[in-house]
Formats: sequence, C-alpha cells, structure tokens
Amino acid sequence: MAKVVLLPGDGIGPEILQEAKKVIHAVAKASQAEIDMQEYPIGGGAFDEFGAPLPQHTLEAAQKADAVLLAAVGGPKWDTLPGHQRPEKGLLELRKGLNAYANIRPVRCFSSLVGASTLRAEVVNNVDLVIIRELTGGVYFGEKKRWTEEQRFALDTLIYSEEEVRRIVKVGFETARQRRKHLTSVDKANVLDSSRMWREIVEEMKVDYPDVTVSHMLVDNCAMQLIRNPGQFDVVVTENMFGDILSDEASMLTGSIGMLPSASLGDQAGLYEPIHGSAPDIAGKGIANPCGIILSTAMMFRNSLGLSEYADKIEQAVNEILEEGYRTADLAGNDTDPSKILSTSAMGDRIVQKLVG
Ligand SMILES: NC(=O)C1=CN([C@@H]2O[C@H](COP(=O)(O)OP(=O)(O)OC[C@H]3O[C@@H](n4cnc5c(N)ncnc54)[C@H](O)[C@@H]3O)[C@@H](O)[C@H]2O)C=CC1
Ligand SMILES: CC(C)CC(=O)C(=O)O
Ligand SMILES: [Mg+2]
Repeated sequence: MAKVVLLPGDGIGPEILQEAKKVIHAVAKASQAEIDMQEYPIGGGAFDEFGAPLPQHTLEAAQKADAVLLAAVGGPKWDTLPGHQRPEKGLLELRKGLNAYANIRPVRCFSSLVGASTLRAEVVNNVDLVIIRELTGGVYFGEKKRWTEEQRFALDTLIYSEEEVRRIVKVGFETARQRRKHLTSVDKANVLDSSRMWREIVEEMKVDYPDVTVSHMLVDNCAMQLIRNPGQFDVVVTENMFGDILSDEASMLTGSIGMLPSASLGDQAGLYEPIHGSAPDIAGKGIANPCGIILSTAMMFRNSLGLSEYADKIEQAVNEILEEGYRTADLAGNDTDPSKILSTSAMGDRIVQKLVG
C-alpha cells in the first residue's frame, strides 16, 4: 500500500488539490494500485488551528509517507506574523525535514499553448528545459536577525557548504546526461563568494562528465537569456533563491505559472508541488489552473510510486485536453472559444475523463 500525504494549504491550494485527488483516484482504479491518501494541515490554516505552520503530526506523517503532494501556502491574512510563524516557514521546514534538497522544475511549452505565451511563438516554440534548484540551503535558511540602533537593521545570511553544492550539482550533471547533455550553472560569481565556490565545484566535477558540456552564466544575464532565447537551455542548475525567481520567470514561456510542476527529491519521501503560490487574488473563484498540480502528480507517480506508465498517461491527457482547445482563464486569449474556458473542477474532470477514456 503506497502512502501519500496530501497537504492542501491555503488560498487556491484546496481547490487545486481536489483535482489532483480525482487524478490519483482514477490512476488507483485503473492500475489497481492501493494508494492510501491522508490529508494534513500546513501553512496559515495550520497556524490558525494548531499554532504552528508545520504541526509536528504533519511533519511526522510526511516523513513516514512514500510521497507528499502539496498545493500551496500563504496569504495576506498571515503576512504580518513574525517570520517563524508565517505559512511559508512551514513549507521551508517541511522541505528541510524531508531533506528534499533537489527541486526539479521542468519547463515545457505544450505545442497547443505556444500562442498562450506573452512571448512570440518562435521564441517559445519547442521550449524544453529543466531548472534544478537547490532547495534546503542558501539565503532562505541562513541566520536571520533584526535589530535597531539609530535606525532599523535586518540581516539574512547566504551560506552553502561544499557538500550541499556538490550534491545538487551532481543532480544537474546526471539530469543533463539523460537529456541533451548541456548544463548551465547559474550564479553571481562576479559578486558573491558563495557563487565563486559554487563555480569552482562545478569546474572540479565536470571532469567526471566528459559527455556533458558546461557553461557558467551570471544570474542577471540568465534572466534575460530565458526571454531572449530559451531554446539555448537544456538543464539549469542553481542555488535556492535564484532558482525560485528564474522558475517563475521561465513559467511564462509555457503560457502560465499555473502550468509548472515540480518534484523535490532527497533521501526521504519525494515532495511534489506546483511552482506557484496560493494565488489569493483568485482564491475561492473556482478559476485556478489545476494543471501544475496535476502534472506534479504525474511526477509523483513516476518518481515515487513506480507508476511511470500512468505518469505518461496523465501528461498525455493534459496535452490532449489543451489540444482540444480547453483552457482555464489564465491560459485564455482573445482567440479562445468562450465555451472552452473551464473552471478548475471542469478542467480536472476533462483531464480525468481523457485519462480513463
Ligand atoms: N509553494 C508555495 O506554497 C508558495 C507560496 N507562495 C505564497 O503565495 C502567496 C501569493 O504569492 P504571489 O506572489 O501572489 O504568487 P502566486 O504564485 O500565488 O501568484 C502570482 C500570480 O499568478 C497567478 N497564479 C498562480 N497560480 C495560478 C494558478 N494555478 N492558476 C491561475 N493563476 C495562478 C495568481 O493569480 C497571481 O496573479 C504569498 O503568501 C506567497 O508567500 C508563493 C510562492 C510559492
Ligand atoms: C518558501 C516558498 C514560498 C518559496 C517559493 O516561492 C517557492 O518555493 O517557489
Ligand atoms: Mg517561488
């Protein structure tokens, strides 16, 4: 029996998780796999109910699971809480608690969505890259401090150990080896010491991967190159905050941030989440795009549950629904047939019908 822990979280989280559950039920039925799904609290709602954004029982259940599927956390209601009580802190603690250091964010533009991007079709056509983001170190986890002398001061620390860099760069090389064999390591080595160490380590490791070509790129240039010529990228490996920012940017190559899935892997249960947040501006309206979490569910079946065949089928079902012209509001344009603009649940239902049909 596979154990899957579901974490709905805040904002649009519960709405999109509902659609992922439909997909899991459909796969369980079709494959006859026994999948035990249990929901636990995380984020702002968990803080309201249990006084902590990551209650102990949620962390323990996640650590015992085969896979964890998280929707999103956060929202304006909790924005004035001190840092250690904020919903986002619960997510950071979960990633750390699972040692989920390798965040894999595939960025693929479905051919039917080429026209949905804000960029010209010839720029986004055939975009197929992967961002490998270090997820449990860097400035999100370094020492923090606030103090006041004559004015206010705030400190965040960006620290990486050699071991943390080596293990994520290894994931970058191994991933590139299975793809088009080009690795772009993104840093800010013209300014940051942590980036200079990162670059040294990539240079040392590349001798073990003679089949992979490596280039180094400064993060500001990378932000520009992603828009100028995204086709040049195969695998991008980078530190935590750079990967966070670049992946939101890269999502627009695919039409919407609502399309991008992720897998966070380490030595425990895999953690699967769409790359977007809790989208408070559209929460409760039933219009959120569930494709990011559904494609994350596909990654879960492939990486943690040994059901690759069904991962392929889920991705195929999403592709076919988009090919048929169905869109959630974030993907719709002037040329979209209004009768094909679907709610969150109608999009989930269409994908499931395609999957089982
Ligand atoms: N993994 C997580 O749980 C994350 C949580 N957050 C939290 O989410 C909250 C909102 O943050 P924002 O900066 O607004 O980022 P966001 O990703 O939630 O939303 C940015 C924009 O994208 C749209 N959007 C996001 N997901 C969508 C979807 N599935 N379908 C259609 N449109 C979608 C939103 O409506 C919004 O206009 C904050 O509290 C933030 O800390 C932010 C990023 C990641
Ligand atoms: C802690 C999260 C809110 C950071 C984030 O934006 C992400 O992981 O995409
Ligand atoms: Mg982010």
